[in-house]
Amino acid sequence: MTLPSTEVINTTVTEPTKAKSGGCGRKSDTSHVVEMDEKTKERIAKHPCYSEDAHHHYARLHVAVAPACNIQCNYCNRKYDCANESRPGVVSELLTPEEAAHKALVIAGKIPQMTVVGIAGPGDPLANPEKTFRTFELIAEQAPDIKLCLSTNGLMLPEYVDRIKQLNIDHVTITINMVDPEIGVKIYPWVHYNRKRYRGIEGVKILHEKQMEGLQALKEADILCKVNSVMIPGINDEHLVEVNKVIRSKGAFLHNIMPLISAPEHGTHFGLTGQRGPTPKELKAVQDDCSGNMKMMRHCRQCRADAVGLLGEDRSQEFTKDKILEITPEYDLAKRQEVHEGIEKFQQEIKAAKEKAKVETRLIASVQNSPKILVAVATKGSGLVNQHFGHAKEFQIYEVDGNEARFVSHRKIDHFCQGGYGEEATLEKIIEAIADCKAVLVSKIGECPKTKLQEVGIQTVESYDVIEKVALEFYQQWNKQ
Ligand SMILES: C[S@@+](CC[C@H](N)C(=O)[O-])C[C@H]1O[C@@H](n2cnc3c(N)ncnc32)[C@H](O)[C@@H]1O
Ligand code: SF4
Ligand code: SF4
Repeated sequence: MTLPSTEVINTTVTEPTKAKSGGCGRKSDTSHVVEMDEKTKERIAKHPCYSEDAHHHYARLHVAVAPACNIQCNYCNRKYDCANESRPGVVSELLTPEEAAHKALVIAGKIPQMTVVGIAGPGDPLANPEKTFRTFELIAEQAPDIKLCLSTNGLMLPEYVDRIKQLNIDHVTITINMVDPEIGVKIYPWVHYNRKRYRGIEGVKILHEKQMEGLQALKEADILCKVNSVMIPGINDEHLVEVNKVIRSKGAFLHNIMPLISAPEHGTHFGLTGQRGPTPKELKAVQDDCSGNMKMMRHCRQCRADAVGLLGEDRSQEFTKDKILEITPEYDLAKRQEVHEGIEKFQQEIKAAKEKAKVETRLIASVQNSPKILVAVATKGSGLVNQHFGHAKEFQIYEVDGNEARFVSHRKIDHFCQGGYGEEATLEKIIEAIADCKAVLVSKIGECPKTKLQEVGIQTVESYDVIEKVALEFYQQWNKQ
């Protein structure tokens, strides 16, 4: 695999107003440079959620085998399904452990860059322990190179850490939204534990205790733990720094602060009571405040419980139960390894291109106090600017200065290409979504959107190359203006 050569970089120069400071964060994030030993690097190298770099190249599969839950969160309703919507807890059809293992083998053959099978619902994997562990056993027996992963509210974690270790499940996520039960009562109306339902603070105290025990036990068992926290403005937004401190002290590997999704039609308590989610700016500010020397996950796509593919792409409808059960799996370990070697080689090439671009930018731009700017990137994956503006369903947002270009978030948007119908409205929404960006980096863009973007001060860069390289080259030009 060789690096695609750069097409002509066509930068439309408008009259941008240069920001004196980035204004996009209260303190600079150093979480991406957290030191890691070689063994840990290897453990996460092919996990698209645990490694930001891996998420450009490797895919995940969620198998929906766990319908029941043992607590209620005010933001969750597993009854509402929409095939077009990618949202946690959403699933089109449930699978038995045997069907799930079959699906994993089929996908491992068809998408060899799929390296992780996770169970993340639609309920809680550990409220469905037999189905969950049977699924993992079957997959481990037949596809030994696939990483196993689960996501839990933590209530039953202390009981199952030994079994998790035995099955070689190396990645566990716990959702921890609070470390203060007084805050927890605003999020959890009840907890079902040991055949009894506990309402209010009594239940929340049990949940908190079990989450802390579970986190400690994972650390002792040397299982990598990611913590998810749902950011709920006015409820736990200011408290998340405290959550971060506690989980960090207990050895969590990665913190994923994700925005609350709440719409009245989802039928959740928060959706129906008008509780809003955070804006991208509010989310980034809290993520930055929590960064320091802890790794923060910023590339989570809040996937469906039956998601398939690269993060940000959802191919679940290509692999529905009726289609999957008709396919004979073609799991081929040697072929998968060959594909992974190709990806690794490609990653090395990308790394070299990034380093070269960084050095060149530092030579040209004045690194000291160089202002930070945001750029929006259209990408289909592989770490490249390689998508047409009109085909983008989301933009990846990079923060760029004279030193480096760094992924900070993604923004979902409606498709611009709608066959002429509704394009005006959609373009307005896209502009609104990336209004704080100085440029949009795309493989191609039509004249009309290019002009509109130009009018609001967003430049367009047409290229087909490594994202960081294109972003840094744009920065050099922008900094000269
Ligand atoms: C559907 S849950 C399944 C796993 C497990 N039951 C749990 O809660 O961790 C997966 C993740 O989605 C999150 N989630 C569910 N509904 C959400 C919503 N409306 N907004 C944001 N995150 C949500 C959960 O907090 C959890 O981190
Ligand atoms: S623990 Fe997970 S599945 Fe259960 S209600 Fe909360 S988000 Fe939904
Ligand atoms: S929800 Fe987030 S952590 Fe889970 S698979 Fe999707 S991207 Fe990864």
